[in-house]
Amino acid sequence: MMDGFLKRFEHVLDPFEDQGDPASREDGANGVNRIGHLEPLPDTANAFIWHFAKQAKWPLIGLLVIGGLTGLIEAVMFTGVGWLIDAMESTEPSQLLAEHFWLIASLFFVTLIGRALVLFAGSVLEEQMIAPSFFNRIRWQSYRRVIEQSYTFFQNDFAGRLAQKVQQGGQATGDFVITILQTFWSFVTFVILTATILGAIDWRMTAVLALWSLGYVWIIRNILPQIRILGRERANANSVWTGRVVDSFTNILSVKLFDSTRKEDAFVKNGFANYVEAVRRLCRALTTIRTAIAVLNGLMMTGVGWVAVIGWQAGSISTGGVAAALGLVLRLNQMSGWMMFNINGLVRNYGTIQDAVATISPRPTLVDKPDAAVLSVRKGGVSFEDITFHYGKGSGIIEHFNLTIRPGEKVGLVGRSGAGKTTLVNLLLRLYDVESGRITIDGQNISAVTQASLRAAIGVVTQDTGLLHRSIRENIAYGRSDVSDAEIYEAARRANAASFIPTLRDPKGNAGYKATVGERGIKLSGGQRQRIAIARVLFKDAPILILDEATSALDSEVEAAIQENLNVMMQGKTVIAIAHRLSTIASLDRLIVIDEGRIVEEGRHQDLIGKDGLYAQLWRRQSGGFLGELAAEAAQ
Ligand SMILES: Nc1ncnc2c1ncn2[C@@H]1O[C@H](COP(=O)(O)OP(=O)(O)OP(=O)(O)O)[C@@H](O)[C@H]1O
Repeated sequence: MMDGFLKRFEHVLDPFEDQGDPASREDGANGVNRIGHLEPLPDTANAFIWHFAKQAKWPLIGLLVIGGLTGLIEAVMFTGVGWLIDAMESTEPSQLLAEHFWLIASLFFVTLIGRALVLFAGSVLEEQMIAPSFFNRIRWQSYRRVIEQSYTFFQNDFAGRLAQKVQQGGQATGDFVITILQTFWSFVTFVILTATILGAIDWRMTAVLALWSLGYVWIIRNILPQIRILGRERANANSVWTGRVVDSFTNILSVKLFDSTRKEDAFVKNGFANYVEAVRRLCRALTTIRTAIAVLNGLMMTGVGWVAVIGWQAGSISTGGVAAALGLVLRLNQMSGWMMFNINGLVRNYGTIQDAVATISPRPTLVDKPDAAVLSVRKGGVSFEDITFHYGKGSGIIEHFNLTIRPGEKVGLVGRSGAGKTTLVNLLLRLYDVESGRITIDGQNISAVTQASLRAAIGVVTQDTGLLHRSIRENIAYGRSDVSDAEIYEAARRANAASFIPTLRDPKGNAGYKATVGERGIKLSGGQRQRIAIARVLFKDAPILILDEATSALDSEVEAAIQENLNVMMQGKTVIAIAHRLSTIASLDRLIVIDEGRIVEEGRHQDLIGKDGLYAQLWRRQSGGFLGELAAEAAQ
């Protein structure tokens, strides 16, 4: 029953709310999916916190009210104890209830019902309304912006680090807001009320409290920052030694082959020793701050106690007043240590938000135009028109490159390693924007159409296609939803993968097409992975095909078996193939020989052999094998 009741509050905030849901990125029935049109998230920590706080305005205002009430109830309870003692002192025991009914009833109500209600409301606000929805809304909105970033963005960072920023950004922002509105605010309310109540008993007590507050602020401003610095040093030392361990574990084969475990031990121990030293420094500072607070609180309690006793002796303070004052300061003593811990958490969370914002908030650099149309491929003609591109380096790579590929033509890109072949196909896929010139497909500039429609029109098999940590079936059908088993089997058969897939079994016992691939799943050989990638592209059936070393990981037998299916797959499509093993592309309609980002020769295989240029040199060096270093030297 309680569960059902609490569930009602979970829907106050929708964790998946954003500027439109993912479906609304699509522009109605024609399904235009435009990248880069989500409002970026604010790029400073304050604005980021505020941006999300506004989205949860009412629950957070509720939290503020509850935070204040929590402080108030604490103060009322201690003051009530004072009133009760005074009432007891001045009344016959048998008359206590009759004479002080309202006082006792009120204390009873506040302690039993009011306090429980406030705590319950606070819990519901925090645990049901805010924690699951608010935290995760921040993560969801962050994730959606990060995934829209360019390929370069992901190449320049660690995937794990990016995921961590999305995860931690939500956690830190949520924790920060809750700590400020609930914990910090209830503490401040309690301190203000205590100061007021003590002032009503004896102004000197308030003076003691004021001095205590100054001391507390001094500690926060002077000692706490050192803790922060030492905490960061400890975190850095921690990542150094764990980084060393991860490096050794990742490269375990090298460690084992070179029998370097002892050396690794020493290397890791050295990092670990630095970490231990950093922990010790931090712990010394923690003891210092805890002692400082203990002394300060001791002074505050004895100060207020002293005033209470002399006031009582002088008759200006009642016994109940003494009890209330001592109760309040004892509680304050308890709260202040806990508050210091929270303030430290606040500062740490703020730093985490600053880090997360730097990763999450930059605008994506490669976006669709607001009016980007859907690419319409009628024939599949591709044209590189005077393009220049240097990976932002100023010069080199691709300079004023021109190439027109007729619809349905099959061209091979040939050249030494580093000549710029992969760069050209990446530009066609718009993984990077050209610096000048333009690339068109059937006359449409690829930068004027949506990236989604561009990439939907191109099937790519690369040397090392990454498979997602999902089932084989999901990997083959990746990007499509309504697919039948029969279609999947057919694609696998044509990619020559149907023979090995049924024999697979992952550690969880899933077999065949249901087996999971990836780090914790089954391990496939390079050739097996490549065949899955080919099945995926066969399945996609796009009008333009890019084969970048698509069969390099296969043995000649499997390659020959697939080649037939590849030839069938290539029918009616425009194909750009890259291969170092020239025999695999020699039969294509036209070979384009590239050197230092320029076309140096082009034509059919026989013509190029006849020309006795770079291609002929590369071909001679091959002797049926790969183009190696020798070929590169020979070609210079
Ligand atoms: N992300 C990148 N940032 C900067 N420079 C890059 C990047 N990727 C490639 N390059 C540089 O661009 C040049 C062309 O590389 P590219 O990968 O296009 O060559 P390639 O002809 O495909 O070579 P290979 O046959 O070895 O795959 C190389 O000099 C390479 O160092």
